[in-house]
Amino acid sequence: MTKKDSFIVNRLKSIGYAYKGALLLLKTEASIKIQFAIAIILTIAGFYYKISPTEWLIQLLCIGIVMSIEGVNTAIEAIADFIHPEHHNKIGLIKDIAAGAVFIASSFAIIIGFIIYFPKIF
Ligand SMILES: Nc1ncnc2c1ncn2[C@@H]1O[C@H](COP(=O)(O)OP(=O)(O)OP(=O)(O)O)[C@@H](O)[C@H]1O
Repeated sequence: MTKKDSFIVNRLKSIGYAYKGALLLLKTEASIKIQFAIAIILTIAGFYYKISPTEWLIQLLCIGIVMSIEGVNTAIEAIADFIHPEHHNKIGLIKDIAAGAVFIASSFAIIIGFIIYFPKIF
């Protein structure tokens, strides 16, 4: 096997691990399941209300950002629980900050959702 092949094989393996991680998130994390369900509803709404190509881009970006940050939040929670399973104020603070990041992304996504759909519905 050449060096180039081995690089490509390694990249493909990394994509495989990342795909496995994304599936694991969808199967095990309640928050991601809810966000995925909302993403499906918004996709149906997008077709139903015939949103513009720009609105599609912004909607997809919001879905991607919220679900990605939720995944990072889950990883941070898992690291925190692994390195310090007992109760600790610093662990609480770390988890609160990680959850805060999801809250910020979700809040802006909700505002964007209102801006896109409010004029179409009312
Ligand atoms: N080990 C700990 N020490 C101190 N506070 C903690 C600890 N574990 C959790 N907490 C507090 O409880 C909150 C919720 O923690 P938890 O790990 O249950 O997150 P969650 O958002 O409920 O998780 P999930 O994404 O699984 O629903 C944290 O934000 C933090 O304030």
